[in-house]
Amino acid sequence: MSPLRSSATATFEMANAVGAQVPIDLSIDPEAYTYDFVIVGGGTAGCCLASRLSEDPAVKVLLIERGPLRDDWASKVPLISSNPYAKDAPVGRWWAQPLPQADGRPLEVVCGEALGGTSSINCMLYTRGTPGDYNRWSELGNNGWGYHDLEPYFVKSENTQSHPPSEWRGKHGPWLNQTHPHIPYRSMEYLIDALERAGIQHTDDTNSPHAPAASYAPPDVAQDSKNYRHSTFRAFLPPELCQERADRLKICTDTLVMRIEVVNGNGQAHARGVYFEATDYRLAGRRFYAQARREVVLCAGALVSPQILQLSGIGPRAHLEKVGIPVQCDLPGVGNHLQDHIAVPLTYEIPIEDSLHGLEANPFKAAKELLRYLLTGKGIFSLPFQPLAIYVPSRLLDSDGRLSVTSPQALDTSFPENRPDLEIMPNANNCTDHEITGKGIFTLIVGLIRPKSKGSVRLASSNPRARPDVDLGFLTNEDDYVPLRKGLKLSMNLAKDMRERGYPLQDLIVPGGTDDGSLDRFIRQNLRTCYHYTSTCRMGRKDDDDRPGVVDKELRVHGGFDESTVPTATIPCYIGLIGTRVRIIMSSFPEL
Ligand SMILES: Cc1cc2nc3c(=O)[nH]c(=O)nc-3n(C[C@H](O)[C@H](O)[C@H](O)COP(=O)(O)OP(=O)(O)OC[C@H]3O[C@@H](n4cnc5c(N)ncnc54)[C@H](O)[C@@H]3O)c2cc1C
Repeated sequence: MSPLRSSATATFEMANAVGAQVPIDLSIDPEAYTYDFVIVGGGTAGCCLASRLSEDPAVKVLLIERGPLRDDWASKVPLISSNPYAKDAPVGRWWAQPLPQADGRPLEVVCGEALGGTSSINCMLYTRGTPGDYNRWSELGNNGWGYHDLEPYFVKSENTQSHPPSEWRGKHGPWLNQTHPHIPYRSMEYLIDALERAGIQHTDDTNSPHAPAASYAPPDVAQDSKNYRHSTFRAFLPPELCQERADRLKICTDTLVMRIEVVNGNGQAHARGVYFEATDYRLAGRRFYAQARREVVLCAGALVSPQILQLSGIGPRAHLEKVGIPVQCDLPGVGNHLQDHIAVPLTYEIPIEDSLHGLEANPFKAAKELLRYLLTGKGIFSLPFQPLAIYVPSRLLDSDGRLSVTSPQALDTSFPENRPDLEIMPNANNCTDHEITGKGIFTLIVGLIRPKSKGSVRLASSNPRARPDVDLGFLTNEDDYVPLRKGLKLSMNLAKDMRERGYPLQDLIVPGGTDDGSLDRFIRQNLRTCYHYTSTCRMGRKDDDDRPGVVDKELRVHGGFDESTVPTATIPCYIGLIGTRVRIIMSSFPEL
C-alpha cells in the first residue's frame, strides 16, 4: 500500500488498513490497529512530528489528516497558493460569533485543511519572534522553553538559503527558507525611505536574536530553491521518506478524527486511542478505531484541538454537561485564552501598475509574469504577498506615533519588556472585505501582536462534524486600543511622508482624524483577524486562577493523564508570527 493516498475511496480503504471498524471485531489482532503514536492533524506541527517520531525504526506512527493530499503545481506557486479565499483552496472557513467590539460584525476564521495544514496556504513568512518571547514563556514557569533552550532546534530544522551559517541560523535542516531583498513594487521603495526617516532601522536578518526591537527587513519565506512553497508536508514528509518508512509510518488523508478514547483507572486518565471516519459526508457513520500504545498527539490547530478535547470529555464541566458530553476530566482551561493578532488595515489608492491589481487589469502582464515564473522561478508569482516585515514596540512611540526612544538598551529584545507589540504589514493589494475594482491598492495593516484581549472556543454541538463556536474576543480588554491607536498614527505618518516625497498615494479607507474617538471608531469598523490563533490549550499551571493551563511544560494534558495527549495549541502567551513556533514546539517535543 502506498503511504500517501488522497481520494475519499482511498481513505476508506486505508481506514480499513490502519484501524478497526467499530464495533471492533474481536477476531482482529489488536496489533493490526495499534501504533506507538497516533497523531491527530497532519498540519504544520503534525507533519514535522510524524517525521521526527518515525526516525526510530522501532516506532510505528499513524498520522490522520482531515484534508486531502494537495501536491499539484498550483499548490506550490506562492502567489496562487497563498489565497485562502480562492474557490478550491484547501481551507476550512466559518463564521465566528458577531463581535460587539466590531459594531456587531461577525468575522470569518480560516484554517488550512490538507496535508501540511495551514503551512500549505499561509503567507509563508518564516518568523521566529524575539528571544524575549521565549524568555517570557520561561518566566511564566515553563522551564526549558527559553530562547537559548529552543535555538538549537531552530538551527537543526532549517536550511536558510540567504543567510550565512551562524549560531542562530542553520544550513542543513529539512525546512528551506530564503529572503527576497529586491522588492518589485515602487510603493515599497518610498515606504523604505519613510521608515528610515522615521528612525526605524533596517536589519539584515529578521530572525537574528540581535535584531533591534524597532526594525524592518524583507522577511524569510518558506520556499525551496525553485521558489516553490515549502510547506511542512513537503519539508518533513517528502515522498522518498514516506516510501522508505512505509512499514512504520501510515498517513491517512481525507479522514476526520471524531474523538479521543479516554479511559480512567487507578486514579489516572489515559488517552487510549482515536475514533475516525472518512471526511466525505457520504461515508459518515462508518467509524474506525486506532489504538495508541504510547501517546495520542493532538495537532489539530488552535481552533480544533480544544474542540476534540471537549468532544472527548476533557474541558470545562459545566459546558460539557450542557452539550451532553460525559465528563472524563474537568479542565476549565480547555478552549479558553484564545488569542489572535488584531489587524486594522489602512487602504490607499496608488497607480494600478504599482499594485498586484495591475495583473488583474492587464492579462498580458499577468501572462508575461507567469511565463517568467515558469522559465526562471522569479518575478511576482514567486514572492510573498507581504514583502516587508516591520516591527515596533508601541511604548517607544510618542502620542503622535513617532519613535521617541532608540537607545540600544531599549531595543534589546532579549528582555521580555522590550518585545515589539506592533507589526506593520505592507501589501500591494486590497486587504479589506470591501470590493474595490479597477484601482491600484496599497495597504498598511496595523497588527497588534501582543493583544491582552482573549476569546474562547466551545462546542456548538456534540456533533464532531459541526464547526466549533469561536468567540474571538477582540478588544474585550480596552488596553488594546492604546497600541493600536499609536500603530495607526505611525502608519499614517509613513503614508504622509511617502506622499510628501512625491509618491501618488490617495486616501481610500483611513481614519477621519487622529483624535482617540476617530481612531477608535475606525478600529471597530475595520478590525479583522490575522489568522494567528493560539493558546486555547495553553502550557501553564492548572491551578493558575487567572488563566488555568491545559498542558504541563512537557505538553501533557493536566488531569492525571499517565501518558500524554499533546495539543499544539499550547503556546502560553502570544508571540510574533506563529507557524515557525508551532513547528519548533513539535520539533523539540520528542526530546523533552
Ligand atoms: C491565511 C493565513 C496566513 C498565515 N500566514 C502566516 C505566515 O506567513 N507565517 C506564519 O508563521 N504563520 C502564518 N499563519 C499562521 C500559521 O500558519 C498557523 O498558526 C500554523 O500553521 C498552525 O499550525 P498547526 O499545526 O497548529 O495547525 P494547522 O497547520 O492548521 O494544522 C492542523 C491540521 O489538523 C487538521 N485537522 C483539523 N481537525 C481535524 C480532525 N478532526 N481530524 C483530523 N485532522 C484534523 C487540519 O485539516 C489541519 O491540517 C497564517 C495563517 C493563515 C490562515
